[in-house]
Amino acid sequence: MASMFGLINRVRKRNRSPDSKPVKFGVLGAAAIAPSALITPVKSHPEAIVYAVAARSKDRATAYAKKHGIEKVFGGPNGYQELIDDPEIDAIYNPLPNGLHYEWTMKALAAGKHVLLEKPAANTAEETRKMFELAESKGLVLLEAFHYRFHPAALRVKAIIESGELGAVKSTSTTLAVPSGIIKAGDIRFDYGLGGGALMDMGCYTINSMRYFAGADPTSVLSVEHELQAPQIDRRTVAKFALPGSITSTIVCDLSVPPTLKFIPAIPNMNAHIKCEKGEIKVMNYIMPTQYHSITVTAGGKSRVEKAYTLPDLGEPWWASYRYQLEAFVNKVKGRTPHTWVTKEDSIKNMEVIESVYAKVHFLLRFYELPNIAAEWTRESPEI
Ligand SMILES: NC(=O)C1=CN([C@@H]2O[C@H](COP(=O)(O)OP(=O)(O)OC[C@H]3O[C@@H](n4cnc5c(N)ncnc54)[C@H](OP(=O)(O)O)[C@@H]3O)[C@@H](O)[C@H]2O)C=CC1
Ligand SMILES: O=C1OC[C@@H](O)[C@H](O)[C@H]1O
Repeated sequence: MASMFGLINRVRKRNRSPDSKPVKFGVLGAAAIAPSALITPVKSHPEAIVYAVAARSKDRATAYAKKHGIEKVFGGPNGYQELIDDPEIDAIYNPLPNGLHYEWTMKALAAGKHVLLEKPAANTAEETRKMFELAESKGLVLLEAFHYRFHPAALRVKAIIESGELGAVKSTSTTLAVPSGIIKAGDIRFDYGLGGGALMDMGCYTINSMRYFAGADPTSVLSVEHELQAPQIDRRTVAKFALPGSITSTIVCDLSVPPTLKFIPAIPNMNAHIKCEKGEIKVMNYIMPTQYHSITVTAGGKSRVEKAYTLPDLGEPWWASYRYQLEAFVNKVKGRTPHTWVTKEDSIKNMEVIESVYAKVHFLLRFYELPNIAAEWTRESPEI
């Protein structure tokens, strides 16, 4: 019955006459994430359309377009650029492998398109800075798609922390770890050349949420532990940070948690734990809160459990984090104030922290040329 109401609601919203011309999106690549992150959310947004898709193979693009009801198709070696150059398109969704984010976002911005860019923004902080500078210089919207930040659950956790009810934050722990077998061999996440690795993929969320919940950025990387999937590819990374105000934070990211006793499958862990002076908050599933989440607040020996699926004046209980994110993105493109945002500075800082963790561990070094690896292994934490 609930799903019937949801359907009616979606159809009603779809038919509502838009107050302005819809934002027309073009999607770069027939990516697995695009249906969840954009194609489905657009269906309930009266001011957004997924108009075109490009894939390296035209057949693949055609099949994808047919499956998802997308009007226009581009394919072949120039397909991505042709999509970007299509004058009908207002905004590009970039869910290419991480290592291609920078190149194609720069091309899209150069062509005058707004960009919804998948996380992590790029390979490096420098690339991230350049993308945002270009966007700013052209008056275009660029957003790194940290979708969880747009969902009421994350906003509620932040509000509890900022209310002062629990006092100052003392430590945070943010985890994103999935059982082995979900991410298959050959996946872009295990490919160094495409910007793979646990810290880049899941770790970028754990670092982002650490910074968001702590309300501060790390001053140093205290330690890094890792397990490698392949040379230069971390399957698992655990890092500890010092933050201002004597806050200590731990992040854990794992692309393939082995089964317990070699046969009991691991349980996905998407939890955050924020300890404060006068209490603590445990968040179950801060990343995909639409499916299920709980916010357990403990103070003075008492606990309460909260859930947050809507905002006072925005959203429906079935809205995914991606749908809230789309709402904000479209509002920004339309010159309206979004309910929240992930800023340029936030995205650049997130990449700086990712870089600082890789830089701490010599053989995970990404994009650095080091004259003396042994010295690097023992060097002081880089200043962030
Ligand atoms: N926001 C979220 O919740 C999530 C975000 N992501 C992010 O989205 C991005 C894509 O992830 P995902 O959809 O899982 O990945 P996929 O592998 O499904 O999609 C990547 C797309 O990149 C294109 N591509 C272009 N060049 C290459 C290349 N050399 N090798 C491989 N693919 C190439 C392919 O397009 P083509 O069709 O043209 O061949 C493919 O469709 C990543 O940045 C990831 O971090 C991923 C999952 C969840
Ligand atoms: O963005 C993501 O979120 C969910 C994860 O399972 C996935 O690997 C990652 O790319």
